[in-house]
Parts: sequence; C-alpha cells; structure tokens
Amino acid sequence: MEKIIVRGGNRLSGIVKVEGAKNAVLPVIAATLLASDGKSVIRDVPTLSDVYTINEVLRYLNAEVEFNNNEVTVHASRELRDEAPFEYVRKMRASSLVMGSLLARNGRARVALPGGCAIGSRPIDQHLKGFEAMGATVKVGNGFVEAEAANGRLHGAKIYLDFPSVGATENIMMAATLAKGTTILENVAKEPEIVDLANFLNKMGAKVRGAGTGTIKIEGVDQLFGTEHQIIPDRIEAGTFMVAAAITGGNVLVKGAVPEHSTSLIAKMEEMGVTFMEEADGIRVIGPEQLKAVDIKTMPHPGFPTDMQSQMMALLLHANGTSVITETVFENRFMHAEEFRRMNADLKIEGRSVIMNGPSNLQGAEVAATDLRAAAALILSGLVADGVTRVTELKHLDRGYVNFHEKLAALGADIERISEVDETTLIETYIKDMNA
Ligand SMILES: CC(=O)N[C@H]1[C@@H](OP(=O)(O)OP(=O)(O)OC[C@H]2O[C@@H](n3ccc(=O)[nH]c3=O)[C@H](O)[C@@H]2O)O[C@H](CO)[C@@H](O)[C@@H]1O
Ligand SMILES: C=C(OP(=O)(O)O)C(=O)O
Repeated sequence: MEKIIVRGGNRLSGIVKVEGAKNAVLPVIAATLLASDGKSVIRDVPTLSDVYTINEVLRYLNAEVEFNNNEVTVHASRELRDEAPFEYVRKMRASSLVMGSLLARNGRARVALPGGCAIGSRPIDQHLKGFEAMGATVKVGNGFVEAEAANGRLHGAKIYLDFPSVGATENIMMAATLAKGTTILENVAKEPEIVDLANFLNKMGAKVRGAGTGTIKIEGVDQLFGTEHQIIPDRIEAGTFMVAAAITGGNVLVKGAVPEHSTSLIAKMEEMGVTFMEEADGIRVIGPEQLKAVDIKTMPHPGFPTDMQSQMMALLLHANGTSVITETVFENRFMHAEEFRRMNADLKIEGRSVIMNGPSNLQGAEVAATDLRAAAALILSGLVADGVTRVTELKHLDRGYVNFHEKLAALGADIERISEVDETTLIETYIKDMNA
C-alpha cells in the first residue's frame, strides 16, 4: 500500500508551478471527438490518472490518441463507436462527458450510468433533459443511458437548467455545436473551465457565445475540425498550494495562478489574514502568524468552490476562533471531517454545515483519503500537525494532483511517499516460497 508520510512543523517557501486544469482538460479531450477532420493538439495537459482514463475512453471509441510531454494529440476522423462502457465510467464520472460529442457526431450514444461517489449521489438528469429538448429519445436501463437523435441529428432548443451544473452545461454545449439550428442554454455554469471549453469549440469551428455568463447561445454548424489549444491553469491546484503557504505561515509564489479565477478564495483567505501579491508570473501568498476564523458557503462559480472546501477545512481548523463551512453543492462532501477528527480536530457536523473551534491541537495519525481534495486536505493538515501523519488511499490524490508530495518537498515540507508491503502480502509470499 502506498502512503504519504508528513512530519509537521516546516514553513514553506519558494516557487511552485501550477499544472493545466484537470476539470478543463477532461471536457476538452471529450470535445475532440467532434472533429471529423484534422487532428487536435492539446497543450499543458497534466499527467493525471483521470487524463489517462479519458484517453482510454477515446481509444475505445476508435479515436487515435497520443499523450507525450504534456501534449495530447487526437485524430477522431474515423467512424466512432457509440458506447462508453462501465469499466471507464466507474473509474471516472467525467467519462460521461463523451455523451454530448458522440450524440452530435453519431446521432446515437450509449454510456454507462455514472452512479454516485464519495461526495454525493451526482445524477445526470439535467444533461438528459438537454438532450431530450434537442430531439433525442433517451432511455435509461440496465445501467446505461441510451440517447438517439431523430433522423440522426439533434436540433436547436431553448433549455433552462434547474441548477448551473458544470457537466450538464458542457455536455449540452458539445451536443449543440453540430445540431441543426440554435440552442439557447439558460442558468448555465460560469466556471472558467466552461469558458475554456467554449474557446476550444470555437477554434474547432463552432459558434458558441456567452460562455462565462448565465446564458450560452450555440448556433449549430455542419462540421468541426481539429485544432490546437492550451489548457488554462488549474485554479484548484493553485488554491491548494495557496492554503499550503498560508497554513504553514510561509511565503510561496504560486506560478501560473490566475487571480480572476480564484476571486472568492483569495477574498476569504484575505479575511483570514493571509497576504496576496500579484506578480508578473503568478500570485505570491504569505501566511500570517495567526489565522482568523471565517465562515464559508460553497456555491457555483463565482461563489466559493466546493473543490476547495476540504482544503479550507484544514486551514480553518488551524485558525483562531469558531468557523462554519456550509456545503451547498454536494449533499455528502464531509467524509474528510471524520478523518480530521482522527487527527484531534475539534469539529461538529450539523446537517450541511461543519462547525470548527480553532485552533485545533492537530496530532499526526494514520488517515485515509476519501476523495481527491480530501487527500490534499489531510496532507495540508499534516504540515502543521504535531508528529507524523500517514495518508493512505492515494489513488484519489493521483486523480487530481501531479507529484504533490514532490512539489511540497521542494517548498521545504518534510514529506515522502512510500510503498509499504502489507502484512497479508508478506504472509502470502512466505507461504508461496515455502511451497515452491
Ligand atoms: C470533471 C469536473 O469538472 N468535475 C467538477 C464538476 O463536476 P460535475 O460536473 O459532476 O458537477 P455539477 O456541477 O454537475 O454538479 C453540481 C450539483 O448538481 C447536481 N446535479 C448535476 C447534474 C445533474 O444533471 N443533476 C444534478 O442534480 C449534482 O448532484 C451536484 O449536487 O463540477 C463540480 C462542481 O463545481 C466540481 O466539484 C467537480 O470537480
Ligand atoms: C470532485 C472533483 O472531480 P470529479 O468531478 O472528477 O469527481 C474534483 O475535482 O474535486
């Protein structure tokens, strides 16, 4: 079993470079399927397990995919298969983002239902509502969603999302690019990753307007073409390193971080006493001697991002006073709270809120990551806990962070990643050797 081992107490200083955004690159790679002519070249692609998974999905669908030196190249001009099986969607929910592209390209798509995960039930009803409005017949059965466009092509429609879902906005936007007529999508997600996808689609020849606002208008075109694109920096990875600097009272330049992508996070951390300085190539973050308690409510962008909620919990546990975090985006994104409690955190869960009395006298312990952000958050707490923290279930961390422990070590953290052979494996090997 792999573990990250952190010994708390070091202040971080230096420079850390942010990777391309996971949540931008996954929909962009899914969108490359829309190009029936030419190759797409995507730059600044992070070497994350999720990227390898989406590449495998595309290969299964009959696209040619290469991934070298942070560059993904996709040729999708051959005839594509219609189906994304469960083995991929189970590994990564975002695999369901190929549905919009497949439906647009092939007029038909069959994709395994993603199901829930550690942070909530995560239905895709809003994606399906959009496809139906555009003329698709949608059937759900045997663990799959099957959608088929009448006469093989979707048509434009006016669609109002019940909630500004990131995935639904992306999936419907991709489906609408090749539809006949104009689609008007209202109450959409406004995340920077939506804008990045729209920019990519437009470079492919699509006509998408309004990304980043509450209404997106997509005029369907007859064909899309491969193009080149550089992925935006990962604002959640950047935010995680901002918290790392702040929690240790350190001084770190987060290179590549875009201030406008992290407005709500920076505002909250400033309220806590953290200093931010915009520099030519990033944001410098300076942690105070003592952090102040604040309240946080997660919201769709430009509100406070749910993907920074667990890292902020680590920071608030270290702050002076009572803080409340309210999670409004996912109904069950507090699994990490129990792990923090194992580190002696003083916190109480009340419905959708967690109340913390800080500063907690955090103690090192063995804790298990429950999702990718929880993994990062537990490591952040380990940076200031008394003694040694061991974090397990690192497969979650590898979905969203490239060389996380190495980047922290370069900033001065006492951290290593080890591979421990567990006792059962040792006994099994011993018995095998005895019998040989
Ligand atoms: C790969 C990717 O980009 N993942 C991000 C994306 O996930 P994802 O696209 O799955 O998140 P959504 O914005 O769709 O989900 C937000 C909420 O809406 C609900 N919902 C969503 C769709 C739907 O059809 N019906 C429905 O009820 C979900 O259950 C959830 O409670 O946005 C989330 C919210 O910022 C982030 O935490 C994820 O990191
Ligand atoms: C929840 C996240 O990702 P996903 O939607 O891919 O599970 C995340 O990036 O924090």
